[in-house]
Amino acid sequence: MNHEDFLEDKAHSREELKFIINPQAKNGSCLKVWKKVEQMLKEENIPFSAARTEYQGHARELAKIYAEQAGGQRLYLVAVGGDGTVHEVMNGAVSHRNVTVGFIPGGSGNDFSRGFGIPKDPAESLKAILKGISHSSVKADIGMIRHIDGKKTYFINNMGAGFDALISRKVNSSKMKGILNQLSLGKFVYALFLVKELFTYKCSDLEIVIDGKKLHFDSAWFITISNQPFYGGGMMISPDANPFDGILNVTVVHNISRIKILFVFASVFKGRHIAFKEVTVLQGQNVSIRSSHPIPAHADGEALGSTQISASVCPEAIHVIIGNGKDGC
Ligand SMILES: Nc1ncnc2c1ncn2[C@@H]1O[C@H](COP(=O)(O)OP(=O)(O)OP(=O)(O)O)[C@@H](O)[C@H]1O
Repeated sequence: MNHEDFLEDKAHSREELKFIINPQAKNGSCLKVWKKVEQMLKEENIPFSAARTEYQGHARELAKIYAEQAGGQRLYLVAVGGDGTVHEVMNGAVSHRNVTVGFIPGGSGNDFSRGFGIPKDPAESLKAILKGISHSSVKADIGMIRHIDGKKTYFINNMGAGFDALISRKVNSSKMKGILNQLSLGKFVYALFLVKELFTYKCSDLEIVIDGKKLHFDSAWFITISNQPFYGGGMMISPDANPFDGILNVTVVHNISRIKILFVFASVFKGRHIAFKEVTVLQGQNVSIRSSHPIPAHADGEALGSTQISASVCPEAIHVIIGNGKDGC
C-alpha cells in the first residue's frame, strides 16, 4: 500500500483520522473487520485514534464531540459498522463542515458502500479511505427529515414509511438476523421477513406532496425516498437515485395484490420492479407524507417515531470519501 502522500500530508497539517466502531454490527463480527483494519494501520504507521460504541445512538454522540473538539481542523471520521453506524456518524457530524465521513463496511446490509462504490473488503476500503484523504473527498447530498416537534434527522441512503419500515424494525429486533449473519446469509434476512409479514400487512392510503404537487395513493404498501439506489441489503429500490444530483427519488408501491408484490420484490434486486404499473417513481426536492393510519417509518434502516413526515434534500451537505468515484453510484 502506498501511503506516502497520506503521511506527508499528515506531517504538514493537524488533520485527524478517527474511527468509530460498532462492535455489535453484524452480530459482533464487525470486530474482526476492525482488528484487520487496526493491524494494517499499525503496520503502515498511520496515526489514528479509535473508539467503540457502547449503546445505540453513541456513534452520533461521539461524532458530535469529536467534530467539536477538532476546532475547525479537518477531521476524517470513519464509521466501521453497518448502515446504522454511518447514519449515526453522519447525523453527529453534519453541522460541522470540517468533518469528512468515511466508511468501512462491517454490517449486515452495507447499502452505503454499494451506493457510494466503497469496496466490501476491509483492506480495500481502508485503501480507498487513505487515497480519499490524500487526494480528494466529495460533497454528497443528504436528506433531512423535519419532525413535528421541530427536531431533524438526516439520512444518507434513504428513508421510508410503511411495509419496508416494518420489515427493518422486525429484522433489527429479531434473533434470526444473528443466526443468518453467523451463516454468512445476513443479506437474506430482509427477504425472509418480507415474505413472513406479507400476508398480514395492512396497507394505508397515502397523501404525498412533492415540490408543491399533491398526489394520492390508495392502498399503498410503502414509500421510499432515496438518495442512492440501494436499500435492505442490496435491493435496487431506486435505480436512478444519485447522491450528487440535488434530487430525492421517490418510489411508491400501491394497489397491488399480495401475490403480485412477491414478483415486484423478486425483481427489485436488479431494479426491474419499476416496470410494474403498481410501482410509481417520482422525483423532487421536498416531499411530505401523510398516511390514513399510523405506519412505521425509518431513516437509513433506523426506526423513526413519526409517520407524518417531511423530507428535503440538502445538496452537497456532507464531505464523504467514496470508493470508485461518482460512477460508483
Ligand atoms: N454497543 C452497542 N450495543 C448495542 N447496539 C449498538 C451498539 N453500538 C451501536 N449499536 C446499534 O446497533 C444498530 C445496528 O448497527 P448497524 O446498522 O451499524 O449494523 P448492522 O445492523 O449489522 O448493519 P446494516 O444496518 O448494514 O444491516 C444501530 O441501531 C446502532 O445504534
